Amino acid sequence: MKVIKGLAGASGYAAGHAVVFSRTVIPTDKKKIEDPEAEITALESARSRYVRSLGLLAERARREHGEQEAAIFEAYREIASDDVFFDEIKEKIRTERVDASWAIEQKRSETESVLDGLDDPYLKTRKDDINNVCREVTAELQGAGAADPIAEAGGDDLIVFAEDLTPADTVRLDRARLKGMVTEKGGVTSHTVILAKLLGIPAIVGTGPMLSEVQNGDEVLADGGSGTVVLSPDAAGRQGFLAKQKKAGLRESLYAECRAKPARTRDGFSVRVDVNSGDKESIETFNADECDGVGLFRTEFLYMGQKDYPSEEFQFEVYRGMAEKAGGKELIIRTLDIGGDKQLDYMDLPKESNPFLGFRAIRICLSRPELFQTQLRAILRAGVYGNVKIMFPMIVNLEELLQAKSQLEAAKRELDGRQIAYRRDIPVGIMVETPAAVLLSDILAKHVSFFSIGSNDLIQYTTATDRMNEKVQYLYDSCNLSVLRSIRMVCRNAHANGVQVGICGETASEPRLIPLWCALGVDELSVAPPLVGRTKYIVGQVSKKEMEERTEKLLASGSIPEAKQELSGILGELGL
Ligand SMILES: C=C(OP(=O)(O)O)C(=O)O
Repeated sequence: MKVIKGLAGASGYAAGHAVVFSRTVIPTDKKKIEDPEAEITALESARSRYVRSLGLLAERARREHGEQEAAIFEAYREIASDDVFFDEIKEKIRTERVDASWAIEQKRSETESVLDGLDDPYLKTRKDDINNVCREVTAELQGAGAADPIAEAGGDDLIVFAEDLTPADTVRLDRARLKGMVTEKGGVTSHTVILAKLLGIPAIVGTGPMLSEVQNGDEVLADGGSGTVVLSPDAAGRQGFLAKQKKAGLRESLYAECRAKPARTRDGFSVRVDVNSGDKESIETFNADECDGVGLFRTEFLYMGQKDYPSEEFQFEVYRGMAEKAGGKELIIRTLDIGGDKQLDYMDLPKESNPFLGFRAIRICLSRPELFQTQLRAILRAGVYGNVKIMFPMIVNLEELLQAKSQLEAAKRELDGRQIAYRRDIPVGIMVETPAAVLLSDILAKHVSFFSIGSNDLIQYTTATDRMNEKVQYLYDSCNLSVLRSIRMVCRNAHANGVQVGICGETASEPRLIPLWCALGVDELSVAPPLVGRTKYIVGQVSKKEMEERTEKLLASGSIPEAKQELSGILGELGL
């Protein structure tokens, strides 16, 4: 029996057999060629096959999962379609009369050195993408592209072990037989993890070197929730694992029973459990009977995958459709939150060295009134068809909020002038996702009807930790007491002013934190749709009164490990 520890990527239990995925080795031996033009033609046709296959994968990801997943392939397609990058490779083939695989490898390694030398975490993360594209174009060139990495393996309970998996690898894997993924590289926000979550299978990533210890066909037990993999387990290990797997299955059915019921703590405090939405798939599968509304409707997808700005009419139809689907339940539409890690070609945004602190979200909207007004009119009009609310992201001072509200008034005047129906008294709220908004929450609360805490960004900005940077993920911690105390401050200031407060970042559904949210009186938790049942179930196990005192103690402790220990103790007491 051998235990491998990695990062908890996607949770879940899987028992099966190992299949080791070893990638086509990029040749390092230089070959002289006679006919550079023929070599270039072969390269170009491999590249265009690869670009085409990425287009198909993007379409499939969009259809089956959504815009966010499709964007992974679009990013690869962008690199593979970069003529400047490939022109330099062709130039090498011509002038040095070397084979295309060698020329690609040279260019790849030059680019890697340049990116390594830059002090820009975003560009550094692009390094992996560039490496993968180069590797896949080479594989295509050598006739090894587009293969399902586990096609040859027998059995239908396969757990794939790899150094790393590209998004394309992940999608090509035979889903019917794939039960789990284990990779040496990658962090908890890697593409592998995102795709594993979508497929509903466990993923353990960032294990460090381990492939040499795994053989095809080895018996494997994988626990994605704890990031643990057991190879060739003994009888006791197998039994313990199967018992845990069974318990998890029973819990799943309890969660499913809670989905359509209101969530209330044991002592009667109600918490709305909404869903996050914002891509085609989540709109299509949205079921208002299984949640209390939409707590975060991301609108970026309407702007992505387009050649130009989406029109008012186009946006209105989407918002209206969702408002109607939500029935009388709330639909909180967040205005465009582009910039940072999300870029759009046609917007011609400047390349920045620090995009998360740069020109993004409300900053862009306030500086481009026409863009903002178009969206505001579409949302106001959709307000006639349901319980629509409007939410501004990335607010850092009162002036921004007042400017955004004055833009909203201007949008109303425009609709009045055009005699188009809209919801005049639409509730206005903000995302609280910056320390500035937290510290000003007593003032901001006087100008809004709700807050929604964007904890994904709030953790990043409070702890000064880039949420995309693997190297500092150990600091990106939802249990950092500065974050938890910030959330307490926001709740207090909201409630003192009669303002509702929700959480729409990933922490909203983090089991160990849900008792804390109840204690702080969070009115609404907005979570990924599959997590509604679990979130409601946990709320139902908590006594708000009992948790209040413990929460105060915990927030006073100052020690993250102590706080975590207390939180997992509480979960244990709740039988979770
Ligand atoms: C929900 C949030 O926003 P984003 O869409 O940036 O994850 C957040 O920051 O918590």
